[in-house]
Amino acid sequence: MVETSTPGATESAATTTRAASANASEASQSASEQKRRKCSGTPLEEKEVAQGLETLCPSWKVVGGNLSMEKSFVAKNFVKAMAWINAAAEAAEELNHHPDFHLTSYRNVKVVLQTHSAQALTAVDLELAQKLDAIPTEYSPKFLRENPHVRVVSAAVETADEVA
Ligand SMILES: C[C@H](O)[C@H](O)[C@H]1CNC2=NC(N)=NC(=O)C2=N1
Repeated sequence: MVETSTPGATESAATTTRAASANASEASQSASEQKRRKCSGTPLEEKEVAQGLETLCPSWKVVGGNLSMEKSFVAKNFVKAMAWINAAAEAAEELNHHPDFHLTSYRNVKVVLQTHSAQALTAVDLELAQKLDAIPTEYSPKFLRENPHVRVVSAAVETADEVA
């Protein structure tokens, strides 16, 4: 049987493939560009940070002259502390925005946020802080007594869990 191919068919198929792969690489470039832009956001003014903090757990405080923010808590035990840190790591990875974690005396957790590429606080720090506040944990009873506000945050999360 004589093979017949329409003249130019292979060329147009190759062009289509090239165009498709160009679009795909453009799409992936813009996605990683978006990620990079998100992480290298514009430094927030002090009043913007203050406004952002109003929507967050009161444990957050700005340190280093508006250049980073941190919150600390005492978990019930080492396993609860590590579980929280690992859940926080998942949230950070999803945003491609990574805090500094400090775990001392087996259950004292401190998380520090800053946008390294901007050497300042940016919107993505506030976004991640909000997600970290939503991660439930069990606190040391003494810490809860001294910081009843965290119960409200965790209670809100528990309620949400109950409803969901
Ligand atoms: C290449 C990668 O997207 C960047 O290095 C991300 C990774 N995680 C990050 N995390 C934080 N906190 N700040 C950044 O600027 C940052 N940049």
